[in-house]
Amino acid sequence: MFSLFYGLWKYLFTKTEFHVLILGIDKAGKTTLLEKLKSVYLNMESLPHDRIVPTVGLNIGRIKVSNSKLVFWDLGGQPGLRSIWEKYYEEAHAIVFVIDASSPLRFEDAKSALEKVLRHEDLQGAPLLILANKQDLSEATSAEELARYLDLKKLDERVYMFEAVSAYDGLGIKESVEWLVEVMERSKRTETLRARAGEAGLHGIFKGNEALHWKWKWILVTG
Ligand SMILES: Nc1nc2c(ncn2[C@@H]2O[C@H](COP(=O)(O)OP(=O)(O)OP(=O)(O)O)[C@@H](O)[C@H]2O)c(=O)[nH]1
Ligand SMILES: [Mg+2]
Repeated sequence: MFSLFYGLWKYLFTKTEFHVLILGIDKAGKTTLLEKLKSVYLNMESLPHDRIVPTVGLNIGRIKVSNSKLVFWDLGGQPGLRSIWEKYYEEAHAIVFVIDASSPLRFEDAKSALEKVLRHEDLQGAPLLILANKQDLSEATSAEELARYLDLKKLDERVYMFEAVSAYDGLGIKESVEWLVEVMERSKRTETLRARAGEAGLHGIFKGNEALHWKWKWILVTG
């Protein structure tokens, strides 16, 4: 009985955990950015830059911003690893797409990778934050110029923003996170994911107790 009420209490009152997927082609600076996020929001030392190796698996970072919990998933961007990205789409509340703004020769690759992401139906309605990274370098392209270059056609109704950042010195990091929290809190996609998680949660609570399941359904229906 205790576990039933604990389960219900958790379902009704636990704060949403937002899942943010960090994507982008290899060497864009995703893992360095994740390290910077952790150092800014958890007050911890980042890994030294030269200790960050190309990502093969998944790096996870959890932070709390005011009343929200954010879980960042950072995946590898090498061509052979990009097919793994879509395994995470269904559960993602938002996408952060990181671009090395100092490497124009790689913009075309970044653009086609991003367009492929945006075409995927599992990401429908997911807010998109495009980061023009490495702004600490003098040759870096500005966020506005990058937006012009990418000239994305598949944005449709999607909520999106371009932001100039540096994963080295932290430029634009707080603005990016604040924007993400704001849009995820009021996005329709969050509502959909919440409803889906709620159904799964209730199903888990009542699993194996058919009588209680129907009783609870009856309470929900009749108020
Ligand atoms: N100057 C500068 N260099 C950066 C910045 N962010 C990342 N780098 C460098 O860019 C290179 C790639 O960084 P990573 O964080 O490993 O890139 P990644 O996108 O995670 O790469 P994959 O894991 O292979 O997909 C490293 O040499 C970093 O030190 C930045 O803001 N400024
Ligand atoms: Mg990485």
